[in-house]
Amino acid sequence: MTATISEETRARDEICKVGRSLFERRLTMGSTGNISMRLSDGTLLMTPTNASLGDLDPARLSLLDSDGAHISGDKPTKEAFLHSCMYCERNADHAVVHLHSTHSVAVSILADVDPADVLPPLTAYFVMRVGRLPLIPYFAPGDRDLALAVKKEAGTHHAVLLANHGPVVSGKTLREAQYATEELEETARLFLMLDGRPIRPLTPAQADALRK
Ligand SMILES: O=C(CO)COP(=O)(O)O
Ligand SMILES: [Zn+2]
Repeated sequence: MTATISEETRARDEICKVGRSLFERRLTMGSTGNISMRLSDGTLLMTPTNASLGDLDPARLSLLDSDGAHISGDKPTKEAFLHSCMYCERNADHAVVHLHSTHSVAVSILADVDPADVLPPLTAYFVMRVGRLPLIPYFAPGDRDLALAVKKEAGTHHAVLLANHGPVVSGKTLREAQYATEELEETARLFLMLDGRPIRPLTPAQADALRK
């Protein structure tokens, strides 16, 4: 199937609109973060490297084929292979968001978290939108080994946290990936706010009931 022009045009507009919204609410700063969408023909539309999510030009987004080769537009994000690895493991997903959202980054630096599941189930929405959140060991941004470490978790998790870096979240739609990334950031903020106080997260039974 070939992606229709209107599908690609709509996706270009949506990436720019969501990027601006995230940037204006300070969910990523400077030229950090990247967004991609997988179109129905398997091609990947991605934000260019060193672009600000607040100021994207729909005509300059990078288009890659399903093998990750650059077809058109500006040079793609240095995390292009990481986005491809997410899609490779997650057939039903069509969007990936990566941000340097401050509270999520702060949690990714804490020494004493469980790397298999970084945040406790503080709220129902965290469990519903994010679920279990593994910590990916530190690799430099754009490192192939970072993408391969994400690939290992992506089959069973749509949200991961890169150590000393930030979240990567996929969704069936860009809206879904966006909302899950925002839920992760707010939960990270709550977690830091509650530091040092006794907390009462959801019980395993309460959390499991939401996962059904
Ligand atoms: O967040 C980033 C790297 O992890 C930003 O990189 P790009 O500007 O190449 O998208
Ligand atoms: Zn990054």
